Amino acid sequence: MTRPCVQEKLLTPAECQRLIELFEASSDVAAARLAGGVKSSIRKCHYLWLDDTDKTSWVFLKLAGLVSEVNRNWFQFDLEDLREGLQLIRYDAPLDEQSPPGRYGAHMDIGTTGSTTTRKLSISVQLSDGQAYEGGALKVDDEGKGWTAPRDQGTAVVFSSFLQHEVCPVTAGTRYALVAWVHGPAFR
Ligand SMILES: O=C(O)CCC(=O)C(=O)O
Ligand SMILES: [Fe+2]
Repeated sequence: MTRPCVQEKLLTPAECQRLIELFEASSDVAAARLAGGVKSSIRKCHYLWLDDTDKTSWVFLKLAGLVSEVNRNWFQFDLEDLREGLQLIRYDAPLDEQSPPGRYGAHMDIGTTGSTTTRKLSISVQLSDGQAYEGGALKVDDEGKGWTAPRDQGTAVVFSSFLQHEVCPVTAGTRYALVAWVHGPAFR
């Protein structure tokens, strides 16, 4: 089964807020304008890598539980671990007419270099309240049709890393997401 899978309420609103606060309190947030991947695409966002530490182990545990459940019931892929850590992302609406909106153009998460080559499952958790922003939909290719992820805060979507997907331009407010990739031996 390679269609996207939805897990509602993976995180509580308080847990989402905790991650947003961690992001805002960090001095390691980086700005992205371009990303690689199989197709290089426009990526306008700010992101922060999270390692598994005393402060973050709770969210790694939640994701590990999610992965084992959806993989048993849905994907049945040969998987190993979350290897790269987790990423918190913030997409902002444009500040003025000249500035570009936060977005991530159509791409696949499996790449040809470095750690992206072994990505098998992609996870995205909506950290923002769906009313807190406009635009910003996560769309995943599902057998040639566009599938739009639910916007509910705390909802996780899991999809094969070889599916093309995009984050539409954010036209108002701010969207935060938590993303992670599960790695494993090459598809064969
Ligand atoms: O923001 C999201 O929900 C997905 C981000 C994404 O596709 C990525 O970081 O590869
Ligand atoms: Fe992606």
